[in-house]
Amino acid sequence: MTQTYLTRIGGLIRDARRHKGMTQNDLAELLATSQSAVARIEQGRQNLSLDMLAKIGDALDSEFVSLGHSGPQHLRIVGGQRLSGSIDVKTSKNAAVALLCASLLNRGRTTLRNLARIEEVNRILEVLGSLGVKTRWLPDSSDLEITPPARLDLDSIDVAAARRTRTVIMFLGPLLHDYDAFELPYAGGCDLGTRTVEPHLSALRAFGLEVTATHGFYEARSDRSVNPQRAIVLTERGDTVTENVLMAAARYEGTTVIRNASPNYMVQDLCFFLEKLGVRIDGIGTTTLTVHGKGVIDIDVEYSPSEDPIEAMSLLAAAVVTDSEITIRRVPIEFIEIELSTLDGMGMKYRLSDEYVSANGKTRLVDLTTISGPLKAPTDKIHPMPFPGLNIDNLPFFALIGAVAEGSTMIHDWVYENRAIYLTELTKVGGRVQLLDPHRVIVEGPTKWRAAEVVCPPALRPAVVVLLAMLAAPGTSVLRNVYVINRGYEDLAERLNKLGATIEVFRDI
Ligand SMILES: CC(=O)N[C@H]1[C@@H](OP(=O)(O)OP(=O)(O)OC[C@H]2O[C@@H](n3ccc(=O)[nH]c3=O)[C@H](O)[C@@H]2O)O[C@H](CO)[C@@H](O)[C@@H]1O
Ligand SMILES: C=C(OP(=O)(O)O)C(=O)O
Repeated sequence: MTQTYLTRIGGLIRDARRHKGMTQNDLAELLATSQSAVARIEQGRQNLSLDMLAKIGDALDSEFVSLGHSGPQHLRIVGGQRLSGSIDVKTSKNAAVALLCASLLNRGRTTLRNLARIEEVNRILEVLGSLGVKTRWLPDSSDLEITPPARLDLDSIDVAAARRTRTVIMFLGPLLHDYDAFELPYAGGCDLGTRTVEPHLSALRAFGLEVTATHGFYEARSDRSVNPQRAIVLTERGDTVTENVLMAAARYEGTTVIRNASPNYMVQDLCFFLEKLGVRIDGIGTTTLTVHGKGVIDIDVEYSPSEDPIEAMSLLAAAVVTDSEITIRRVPIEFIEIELSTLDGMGMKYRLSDEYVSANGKTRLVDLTTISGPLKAPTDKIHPMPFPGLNIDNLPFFALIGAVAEGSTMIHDWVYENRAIYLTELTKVGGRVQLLDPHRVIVEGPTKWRAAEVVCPPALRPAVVVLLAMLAAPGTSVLRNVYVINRGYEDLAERLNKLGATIEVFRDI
């Protein structure tokens, strides 16, 4: 950070503190630092990490953090270094978004412990705030307290924030219980090509929800006299569609059977949370869920979502591409077993600790230590499947790992229209990636990575894949517009730096 920038930030922090009627000592206490450190910050004499800036923003409840919106965020990466040490996997984006939506089912206060502090969550908090839901991060933690109002102010929905996530579609399930007619903006999110909402709409029809799509909004009408008459059979085994139906079933005072349900990690987390709300669910972790709902849910509850298997895979890929030995702690092993089996076939070596249990009391975790060594391309193509298959979101990491392995790796992303295309971005850093058709790429390895300046592709996992390749590329690379990465990863650059990477976060100001 330049001196002028630090001085400007310091001045803003001082003004915000005074505005709140706080002394430097008061602020120091909230930041767990000293009064003299606060004085240095305010005078622009102290380098500030993004983490510290975020903490100060929280403590002062202040708009000055909107400085962060002054320009897109970029990363400067000095690559070619090995990583070492240990890193904890954080809780998942996908459980976080489901749980935030599910908190709308509860009239009481919901506390979500150790929630991922990522941009996707921030957008949903903006949407919830615009509806009148009170949310606050508890001091010195990533615990979020959520208190809904008696009635949501649906007319005031923050449309801009809602359009930046796909999650808004998951408001349908919770809202249909209490609102006869409402509008939600079209779901957005990563640009992965068209993603259908039809399975959501047809499944929720069983609860009397009719949705028409008009001028950028879903217009929903709910007839609460309509209840599921038979098992709801999902046309695809999707994660968010299963969650939407679970949330509809949670407050239907009868029994709902959901078939072809996704048993994936985020769905399991949602089920465990619903159980805490008093909803009984049989078949958790299978493709048939039987839900015994409750008409009214009014309970103060807390829940700790589980660790993110996709982040675990990302860190594993970071170790492979930099040929490093690191320990990845808190890996939700059940949700990454097929990935590990595939890596076994490629000759990867690693050690696993004994299993222990996540804070949700259910999910099995291990610590995984990577062992460096050569890899060979897999014999067969790598393709994803709904759980328990190789996770759809983990597929892009196999393009990176394939680029390190000796031979040709075929990646078949049958799921998303656009995602395989973004994997060709790896060619900018020296990858030999050939697009066979919109769904298939062939990656030739091993790769001599080279530093480059790249703008993030508009998709989370392919963007992370480019970042990780840059870690391996000797020299200085620049990755521009990393919002898409921050959508799903908390402080990724800082955390990789703790493993020995050299990544600087900077902005255009
Ligand atoms: C917030 C969240 O939890 N997001 C995850 C969720 O999104 P989400 O549940 O929204 O995924 P979608 O419903 O968009 O499904 C992804 C794509 O897979 C296709 N499809 C899916 C299942 C199936 O049995 N057949 C089929 O064809 C869909 O048509 C779609 O094109 O699941 C995706 C697929 O695991 C993940 O990439 C997302 O990270
Ligand atoms: C595609 C993804 O997520 P989302 O459903 O949030 O777009 C992802 O996590 O890679």
